[in-house]
Order: sequence, then structure tokens, then C-alpha cells
Amino acid sequence: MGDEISLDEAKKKAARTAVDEWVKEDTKIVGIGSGSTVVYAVQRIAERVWKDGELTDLICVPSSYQAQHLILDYNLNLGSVDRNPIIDVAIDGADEVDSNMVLIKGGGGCLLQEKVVAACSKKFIVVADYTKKSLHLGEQWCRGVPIEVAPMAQVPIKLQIEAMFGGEVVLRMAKVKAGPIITDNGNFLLDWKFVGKREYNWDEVNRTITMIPGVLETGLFVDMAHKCYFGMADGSVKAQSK
Ligand SMILES: O=C(CO)[C@H](O)[C@H](O)COP(=O)(O)O
Repeated sequence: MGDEISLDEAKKKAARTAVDEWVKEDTKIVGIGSGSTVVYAVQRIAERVWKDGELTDLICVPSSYQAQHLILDYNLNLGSVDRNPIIDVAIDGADEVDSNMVLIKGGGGCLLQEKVVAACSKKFIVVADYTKKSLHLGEQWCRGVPIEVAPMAQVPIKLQIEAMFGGEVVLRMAKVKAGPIITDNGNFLLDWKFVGKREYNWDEVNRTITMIPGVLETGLFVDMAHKCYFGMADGSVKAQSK
């Protein structure tokens, strides 16, 4: 058996491949996702700007506070969906990707802005390590589907989701602060630990949950991803498209 690379190396390979395949000289605006894999995508963009003298006019639109500061730290041009509502390509991570390219996102709590940026993008490209790839959602990611909600509505939303779809909905608690996590948008996060063995129609589930008053957005990204790049344990990069 050959040597396995680390998860970080796998993320890096996926991110660099995606940037080189999708961010070209004529790309004007790129959406920047959130999480640890996207850091390598921003590093690659910065390398091309600052070392290779390419992409100097490229505008980067962040999907979170983290992404905004990444863009600033690497001295890239900072945009916004106010100024740049049409994005050529967005590059983002995922917590899980199933065989139909339905994604769970929001493990890092940034799903609302991530979905807005993805929806503004002509192409939405996902970068991840091999542990995120699965046949069915829930096989790899066991923390449930993140849902961003208005704080005052969290109890009725929890009860409605459990009654309609089963499983358990839990309020995500902060680790080094008393009380729940507060998102970049001042909201709470629920994690819906769905019933693994049940067959869900994710499009329908997503639409139904989104309709509950007080729900701002779900971490289910259905029919949004154009292509996913997975850094594999053997050092290769596997691409998945529909
Ligand atoms: O959705 C996200 C944050 O809300 C991230 O994209 C997702 O959690 C993947 O992160 P990482 O690249 O660190 O595995």
C-alpha cells in the first residue's frame, strides 16, 4: 500500500486544483467560501496574484467574517454582494457531498452567507478532502444538518422539524462562551440529526424547512454544486460532477 497523505494535504490539493481550473485570466469576480479547505484556495489565488502577477484585478466576495479577513490578510481585492451581485465562480468547502451532489454545509456556522454567495455565482465549485464524499448524507457527517434560525423561534422550529421529519434537533452551544453560538448574522444554529436509515427527498426537505417561520436558511445545498474536487488519501484529486 502506498503512503497516505494527511487530511490537510488532501484539502490543499483539492483547493489548488479547483482554483487553477476555474479561476482564469478572464475571471473577474470570485466568491470565497468558509472553512479550513478554502484557506488553501485563497493562498493559491494570492500566490498567483503576488508571485505570478496574474489576476491583479480579481475581486473576492466573502461568505463570512472568516472569509473577509482571509481576503484582507492576503491583500486581495475585497468585494461584496452589494457591489458584485453576479459572481463568475465561487469556491467553497462542504461537510458532506452525496452521490447526487447534495451538500451539507454549515459545520463552521456560515451557511446563510455561503448560500447567498453560491446563489449569486454562475458556477459553484466545492473543495474537500476524501472524508466528505459519501453515497448518502449522514454516512460521513454525523452532526446533522445545520439550520440558521431567528433566536426567538428556535423552540417551535425544533418541534416542527422533529414532528415532520423525525430525528433530533439540538441548539448548537458555544465552546468557550456560556450559551449558544451566535452566527455572523446574529442568529442561532440548530443541528438536525436526521434519521440515518430513512430515505429523504432532500429538495423537498430543504423547501419545507425553509418555509417554517423563523428559519433563515438550511445547510442543505441541493442542485447548487457544479463540480466537486476531493483530495484523496493517495494524493490524487477526484472530480465529481452530475
Ligand atoms: O460550510 C462550511 C462552514 O459553514 C464549510 O465550508 C464546511 O464546514 C467545510 O469546512 P472545512 O473545509 O473546514 O472542512
